[in-house]
Amino acid sequence: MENSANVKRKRVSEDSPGRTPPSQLQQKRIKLLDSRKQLPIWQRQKDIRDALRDHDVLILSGETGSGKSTQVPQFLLDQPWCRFPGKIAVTQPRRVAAISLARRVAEEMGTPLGSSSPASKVGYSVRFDESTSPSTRIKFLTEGMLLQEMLRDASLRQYSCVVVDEVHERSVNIDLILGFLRQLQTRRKGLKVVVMSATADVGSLRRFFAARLPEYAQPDQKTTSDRSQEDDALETDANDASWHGFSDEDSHDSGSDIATCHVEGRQYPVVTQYLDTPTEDTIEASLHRIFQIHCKEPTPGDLLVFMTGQETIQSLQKLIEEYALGLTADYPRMLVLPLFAALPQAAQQQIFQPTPRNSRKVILTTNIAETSVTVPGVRFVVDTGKAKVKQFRNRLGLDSLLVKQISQSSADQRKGRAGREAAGQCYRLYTEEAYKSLDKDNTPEVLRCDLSQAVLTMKARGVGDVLAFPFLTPPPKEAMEKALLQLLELGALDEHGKISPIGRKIARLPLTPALGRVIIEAATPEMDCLVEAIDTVACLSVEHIFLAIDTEEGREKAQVARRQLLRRQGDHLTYLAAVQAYAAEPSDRRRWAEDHMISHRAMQSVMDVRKQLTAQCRQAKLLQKQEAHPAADEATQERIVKCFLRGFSANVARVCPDGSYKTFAGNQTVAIHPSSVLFGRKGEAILYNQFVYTNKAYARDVSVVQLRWLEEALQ
Ligand SMILES: Nc1ncnc2c1ncn2[C@@H]1O[C@H](COP(=O)(O)OP(=O)(O)OP(=O)(O)O)[C@@H](O)[C@H]1O
Repeated sequence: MENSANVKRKRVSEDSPGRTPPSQLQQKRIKLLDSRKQLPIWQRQKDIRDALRDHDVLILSGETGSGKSTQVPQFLLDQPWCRFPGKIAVTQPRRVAAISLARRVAEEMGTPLGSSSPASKVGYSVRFDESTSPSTRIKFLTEGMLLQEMLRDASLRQYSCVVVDEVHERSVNIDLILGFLRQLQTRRKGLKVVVMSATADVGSLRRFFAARLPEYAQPDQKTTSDRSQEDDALETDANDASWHGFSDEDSHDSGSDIATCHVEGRQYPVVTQYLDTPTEDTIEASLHRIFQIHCKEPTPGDLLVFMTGQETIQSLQKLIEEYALGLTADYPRMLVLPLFAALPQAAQQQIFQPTPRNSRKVILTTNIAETSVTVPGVRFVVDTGKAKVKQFRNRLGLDSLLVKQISQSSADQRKGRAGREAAGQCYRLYTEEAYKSLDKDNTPEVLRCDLSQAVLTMKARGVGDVLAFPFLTPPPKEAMEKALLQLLELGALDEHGKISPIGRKIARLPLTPALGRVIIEAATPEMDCLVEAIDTVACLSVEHIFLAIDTEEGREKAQVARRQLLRRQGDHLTYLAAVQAYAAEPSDRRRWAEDHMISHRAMQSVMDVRKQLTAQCRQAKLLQKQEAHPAADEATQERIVKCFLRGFSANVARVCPDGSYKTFAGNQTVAIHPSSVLFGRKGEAILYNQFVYTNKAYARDVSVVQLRWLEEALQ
């Protein structure tokens, strides 16, 4: 085997013609090589290479921090089987992980990142942001983006290898990818698949990949924008795959195609501490623990605190900042940084900035920093043991967000964030007994979530009989049927269960089927309000644009500041007015946002998403030179709300004689969320985009609708 350092040296000279002295990139690469060599996985690189030389599938388990995500793609790059077509895809559950891993691996390889140079070998692709170059060899991408790529090229012909990282998370997207790869391997010989996780259930993954699927007589599909031809070819793909879940009996494991490898050990130890008695108030307990660590432990040593969501993070941030004012100058400065999915990318990436001297970063995060993320400087983890998860509510027929206890495997991942650069400590804000009583693993999302997006993805990818799709854990039949029905109602499927032209268009948008349907409806000549719908959908896709206010006085102030934007019809048109006014602001947008008590950061994200969606709608020929209607008149406003009704006809509640609202589906009582402009107001019926359950059931992002519109929408 060629010494990898030599290979790298050779590459350096190729990359730097004229024998220029090693650039800064190369110096960094050489420096990082030493720490790479310390990783437990470094010793196993030969085993990993050999395994993939001899097998098509490798199931790799290894403790958090052993070096899986950063090293495995680099070990494989020079392998003969990887020369053509030559690219390695590495999927990640979240954008923050995909981007930070790409940056780290680019540094380790001494190559520029993403699209910054045509010579860059490492790139990434996340929703609304692709950063690659013609020379990209390793691409980190979110699972959703790989599924999107599969719509364009079902055979993934640019890749020699797909690495599916963090499989233990068991999102719907991971399960779909595993099923597709499983099918693809029966007709694209030589495609290598690596499945990785700290806590992977190796046995069931092994059986999954070993179980025999029917061979498909599969014409080689061409990448084409002509979907109908491709559809026909694809329809043959999975239709015949009679798959009914799998068990030991189903497995035909000859052992020849699948290799397994376990990497022992992590780099640094992490001490775990529990509470002696349980606590109810996690914000209070976190605050207490954060200040205890801050006042006791020397710097450097940053803190990573796992919370449930944007609201709890922002409340805690406010409290920490208030209390920190009371500390004397003897203590280090506290730099509080939030991290949650809806935060714009630039703000997310701030957590990776080096901590200034005599300061301590306190990062308040949701579970998005749970896997694959290494935040340099973090030595302490505080874990509340809770996360907000999506859960399908049968009675309502839709997903809602619930705060739930995490699994042991999530708790271990969280703990693992502390020991990545040095020994660390993890404070669990629950008792040891509570930890022992947690579920061992995450419940696969396919068992608890709305499957309409998954089913649409399958249909768009040519799976005729979705009930026969090879799922690692087959979802309940009723959930699949419900999803099919919902897609039928959206017009995404025809009555024979085949994907319709509308469904195909929706599948290509990076949105849920319901939001995608809104866009398609708005593009029709009768509705003619696509530009406005894009603005509104963009607003619904990011963090809340209105700054949270918790005092009566503040609320009154906000009412005045936002008066120009508030629309009596509800939140959708209010968001639209805000986006249009912000976009039209000629000089100082930051100031405009402050004046209107709106988050400038959120509005910047809205602008990004709006730009991307506009480009995608142009590409899909939905948007042709369409201009916004100047200050959307009454008739346009009505049409916009009707478009939302077309996508969300299942999310309607009618007013009852006592003034409360009851959902049509499930007849549940629901209240308008205090953040809505309709809070405290009544209409015949309301449409809502989100159903959240905190101390009671709330509808969020709400507009008033007329019941006769609902009938029209469903005709
Ligand atoms: N951005 C970074 N900055 C500093 N060090 C890093 C960075 N990314 C990775 N590392 C180092 O590389 C080690 C291995 O990281 P890697 O993500 O490859 O591990 P892993 O086995 O995939 O862990 P996990 O299962 O937790 O994702 C880290 O523990 C850390 O020491």
